[in-house]
Amino acid sequence: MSDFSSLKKRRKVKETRSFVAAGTTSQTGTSTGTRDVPLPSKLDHDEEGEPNAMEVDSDASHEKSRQGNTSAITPLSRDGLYASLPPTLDVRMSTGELGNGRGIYSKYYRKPGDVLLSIKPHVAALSNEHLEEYCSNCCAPKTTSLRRCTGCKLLHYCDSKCQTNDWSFHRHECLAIQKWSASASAESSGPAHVPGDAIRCLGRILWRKQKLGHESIWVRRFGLQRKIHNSELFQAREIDSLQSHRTSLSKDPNSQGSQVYTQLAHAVVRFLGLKSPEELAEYGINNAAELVDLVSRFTINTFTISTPALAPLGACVSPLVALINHSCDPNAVVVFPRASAHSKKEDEPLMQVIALKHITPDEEILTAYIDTTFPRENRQKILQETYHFTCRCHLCVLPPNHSPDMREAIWCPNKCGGVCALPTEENSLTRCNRCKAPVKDTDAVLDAVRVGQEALHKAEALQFTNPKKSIQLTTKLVPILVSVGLVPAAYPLLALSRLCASLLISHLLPADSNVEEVFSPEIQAAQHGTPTKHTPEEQQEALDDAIRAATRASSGLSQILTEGHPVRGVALAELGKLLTVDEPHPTYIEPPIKDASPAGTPAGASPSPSPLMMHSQLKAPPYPPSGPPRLKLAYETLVRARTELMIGFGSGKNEGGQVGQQVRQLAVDVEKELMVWKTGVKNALDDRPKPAKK
Ligand SMILES: C[S@@+](CC[C@H](N)C(=O)[O-])C[C@H]1O[C@@H](n2cnc3c(N)ncnc32)[C@H](O)[C@@H]1O
Repeated sequence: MSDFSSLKKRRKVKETRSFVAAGTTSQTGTSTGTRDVPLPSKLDHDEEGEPNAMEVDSDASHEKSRQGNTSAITPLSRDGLYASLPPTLDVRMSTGELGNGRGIYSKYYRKPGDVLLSIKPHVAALSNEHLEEYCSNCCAPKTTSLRRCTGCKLLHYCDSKCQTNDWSFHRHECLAIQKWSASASAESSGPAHVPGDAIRCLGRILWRKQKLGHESIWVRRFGLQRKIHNSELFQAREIDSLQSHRTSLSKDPNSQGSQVYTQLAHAVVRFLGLKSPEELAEYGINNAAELVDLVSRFTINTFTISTPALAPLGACVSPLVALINHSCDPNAVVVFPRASAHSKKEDEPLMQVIALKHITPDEEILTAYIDTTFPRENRQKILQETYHFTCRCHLCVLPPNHSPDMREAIWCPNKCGGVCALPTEENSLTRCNRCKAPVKDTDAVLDAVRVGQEALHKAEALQFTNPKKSIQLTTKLVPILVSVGLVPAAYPLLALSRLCASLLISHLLPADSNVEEVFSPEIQAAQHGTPTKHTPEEQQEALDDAIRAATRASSGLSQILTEGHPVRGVALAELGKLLTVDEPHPTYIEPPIKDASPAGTPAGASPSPSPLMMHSQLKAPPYPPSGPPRLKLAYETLVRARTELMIGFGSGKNEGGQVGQQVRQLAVDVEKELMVWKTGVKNALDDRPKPAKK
């Protein structure tokens, strides 16, 4: 149940893997394609006896040719960085007009839920707000207490083993943090007292570079095999092998992106305590351009470490996983499932790439770098600004006469079950894809979408400082967007519904009943001040509102994300858990037993209608249901959640990760409760006075 505590944190998810938020990067950046990617020489291939590139007859390259893609796909030698790839995967280089540089390809057929790659990130840093709650070595959450570093008094660890394991990094970092904090205190307008996670992560990368130097295991592998050149040594160091987009930025040094890079570069130099740029040489950085390169590599190739329930915790770098290219409709996903049966504590945080779809031999593994619930234009903008490329996946390059993408759709005005593309300012003409009925009042739709977008931005900005206002905005706008016909997955309805659901859950009124037990102290602490006592009816209303919002969010996600996507699985798990919360004021009344007069009802008189009975006379049943039907719905939702989590967080030993395992246990408990209820009803029926025999 404690996973609810992660909801508030999850609202902070940028869902882009990048450190630099989309809005803070260059507005003008253009893709540099694959110019910066170091290509292993032909000699390497021959020496290693790898198959000749052009002999590979991959389905993936056929697929690209069918689409008119002129790219050629060449396997790369499994040397250096690539040597640690499992034998089931390959690194290949896709060049040409539509090439996307190096990428990871599957050599075999894989099914949804298969773990494709498990790896501990090279470096990781928790974000500032999590330093006291999570171990800085293994990223485990605090259970009882964590040990604080006596030097910097900032980082915390599970135990002395975790502290020792992190010491090779923290040795340098500890002093740097102390110096940073001291100088920040001295300068009133100076930097924040604690360096951010991006700065600490970059610091760790540089200390690692300094330590490994020419001793990098990959360098030694190269060195043993043949005489090496300095340039190869440089390439062999993991971080240097990552893609950089420095040249795109340098085209416009005044762009916001360039400025962010420059600021980060300055902050890192300050963090390392360097006096002159020459001192960077011992970290393998010889000039300013190389420093910007490092920052660019970091920005493009960084992952967000998340809890098993997808709440963001910090940043990490894994050069191998960073080789995976992007698609807005990915066939794989990167997660940190903390599947206890599978992972050892010393391997945590264990980063896993999991198949979301069936993957055929020679197919490229593709993950999403950004939140794919956004519409095409927003996705393209973020990808261009942060990653400097134009996505050409099938969602970005829709074929002519395609059916509308549910991210940008409204229901048919004739309610035939079909959908129409969301009208735009440029093209307000839109028809149902099924019955061809035109949408008449497109202005009302356009206005609602515009107001919805504004409210979303405001609600996002206010969610931590003024959550009540944020709840008001989201709850007000959702029905407006629904009334003009937006489908649950459409933008901004889905984004508002998700935000609304997470805010309502975080601010559920603590009830006298077990709501208090279900929601963690963090959730309760999120409510400012002493909670006012609310009536059971108000508590029930708040719980039901949260369930309705979570249902809307979950159905929107199901319209656009692949079955088994972890975001879908976690949303369903949250809904299932909410449905299991004891109702503070249930509206359920036992349905009357047909052949017996209800107690206290005079024979012949009709009983006063119960809320349930009143509702049952209406067409749509009340939602959420109350009493045992609610418990039954909770059970079904948890079972569905478990099926999806078994894909998104890995099947087999992973068992759907930590959340999948918790959901399974909850489903078992609910099933038992349902059995008790059924037995109770059966006993009550058996105990009824039997009608006298005639
Ligand atoms: C994390 S790296 C992925 C590995 C990269 N291809 C390489 O060779 O190192 C991200 C960069 O790869 C390229 N990339 C990733 N996905 C792409 C796509 N779908 N289309 C074009 N370029 C892509 C972009 O240059 C992007 O900035």
